[in-house]
Amino acid sequence: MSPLLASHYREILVGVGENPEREGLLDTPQRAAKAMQYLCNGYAMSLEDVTNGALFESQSDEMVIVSDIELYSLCEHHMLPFIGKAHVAYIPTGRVLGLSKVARVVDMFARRLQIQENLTRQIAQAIQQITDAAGVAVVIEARHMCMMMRGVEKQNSIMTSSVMLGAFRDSSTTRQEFLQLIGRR
Ligand SMILES: Nc1nc2c(ncn2[C@@H]2O[C@H](COP(=O)(O)OP(=O)(O)OP(=O)(O)O)[C@@H](O)[C@H]2O)c(=O)[nH]1
Ligand SMILES: [Zn+2]
Repeated sequence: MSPLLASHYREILVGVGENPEREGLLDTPQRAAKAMQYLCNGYAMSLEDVTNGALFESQSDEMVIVSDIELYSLCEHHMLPFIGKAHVAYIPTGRVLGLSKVARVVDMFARRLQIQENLTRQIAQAIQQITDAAGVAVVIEARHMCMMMRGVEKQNSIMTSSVMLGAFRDSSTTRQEFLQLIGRR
């Protein structure tokens, strides 16, 4: 845990009108710093660490989809959570990625300060880079606390963002098949 970050949280407590000396808040700066470091631990990760070489030779050239990967991120404008699901697909060209690693790649980029569009693109580009796929598709559906708890206070709006690369961009049939399989069509 970073003592510097904890001391900043102590200032935040003062800034919101709290007394950081009251009993319930004595350990809060340390706890909050630890929690925030966890929520931003994606900065310290690299694709090499996260995938750990889990690429396996395979003759399959059929679409692989990992859907409904739960996602917790922080919006870079308000540092409030956005929460949702990611659906990731790719078309292998000789090597497939270990299943859990798809979710680890999602987490690596989600555990940073983000806007949803950039998060979606970073995941797609990383999967492309790792697998050298013939195409990659990523769809993210998320609810933004900065729109729910404050600001316009809309509780039911869901933001959907997508990035289609390669075959998913070039072929509407491939794209439709993906969207159908994740239940979006
Ligand atoms: N496109 C996009 N916008 C986001 C995302 N997360 C938050 N925002 C928006 O970023 C914008 C920041 O707008 P500002 O007017 O600078 O900030 P604000 O006064 O707090 O805005 P309000 O939320 O409208 O009260 C808001 O419209 C947010 O809804 C995201 O992931 N993608
Ligand atoms: Zn926000």
